[in-house]
Amino acid sequence: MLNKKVKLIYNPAAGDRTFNSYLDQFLKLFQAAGFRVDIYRSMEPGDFKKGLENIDQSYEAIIVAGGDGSASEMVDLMQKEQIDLPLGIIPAGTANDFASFLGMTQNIENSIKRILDWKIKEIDVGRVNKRYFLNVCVGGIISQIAHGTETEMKNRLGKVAYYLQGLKELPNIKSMQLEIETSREKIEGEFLGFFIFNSKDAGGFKNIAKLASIDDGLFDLLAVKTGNILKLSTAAADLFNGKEIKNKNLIYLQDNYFKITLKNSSRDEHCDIDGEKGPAFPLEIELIPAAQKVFTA
Ligand SMILES: Nc1ncnc2c1ncn2[C@@H]1O[C@H](COP(=O)(O)OP(=O)(O)OP(=O)(O)O)[C@@H](O)[C@H]1O
Repeated sequence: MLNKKVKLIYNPAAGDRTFNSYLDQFLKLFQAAGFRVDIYRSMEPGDFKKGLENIDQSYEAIIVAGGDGSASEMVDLMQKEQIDLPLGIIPAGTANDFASFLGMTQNIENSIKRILDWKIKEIDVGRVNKRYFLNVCVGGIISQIAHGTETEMKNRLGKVAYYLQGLKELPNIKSMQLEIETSREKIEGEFLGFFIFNSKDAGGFKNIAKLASIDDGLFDLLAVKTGNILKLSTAAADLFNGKEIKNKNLIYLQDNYFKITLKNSSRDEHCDIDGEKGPAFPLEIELIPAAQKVFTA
């Protein structure tokens, strides 16, 4: 008897747009495990909310198929509407940083099976101004690169597109005068940008924020001060290779609160959250501990 119920919400435009070819497999595996599946196809950007309209306690879980943007939007909605159900993330996007961090492989069938193993973990989520996020909040050059990467190009080339776009943007790096306030200190200076990590992975790179943990009640901030680009690239390469950071222009801090203000600038500067455009400065970034239940491998 199908006496348990799950909701599947999928983004048909994520990644290489092939998730729809796994729908039959999804139904087969979930029905065999005793679940009735209620499916919602997101019709356009911003449509996930409709998929959650009839959610109540009769559901056991919500499963989203899409990339980091889809997972992030779903967490934002679930937090705002106080839907206390576990969220499964099927990596049907391009980078899928967060799903792979949770142990979901790029293989969709395996990820469906991992969710059916029903291993649930409570993780921290971030909130920047009014927007909740899962993985990372980025400001400065790095977000200029992410926003500049055309969707079509990202879909065709995947992660390589980020790097190509990054190379193209290098001569146009605009630094920004920032005040970074934590719960303990205030730093002011000229920065190229910053990352605030909740988990260890971002932008398709593994283990950038080595100390970050998804359930330690802390964010990890990596801020890049304006400096010699060559030295910074070497330091960044070390960082991406998991080596220790030895550059005075790279700042690494852990805290559960950051306020980041753009000084002396009339630029309409936005941050980037989980790979999508986020709120405008000033940014007030808070960590909400153990706020979201997710399926892990
Ligand atoms: N039917 C749809 N058509 C087009 N865009 C959609 C649709 N449904 C949702 N979206 C939008 O797609 C964006 C998210 O894409 P998502 O991040 O999931 O995939 P991706 O960019 O391929 O993967 P990743 O972020 O992992 O690289 C969101 O902005 C969301 O609003």
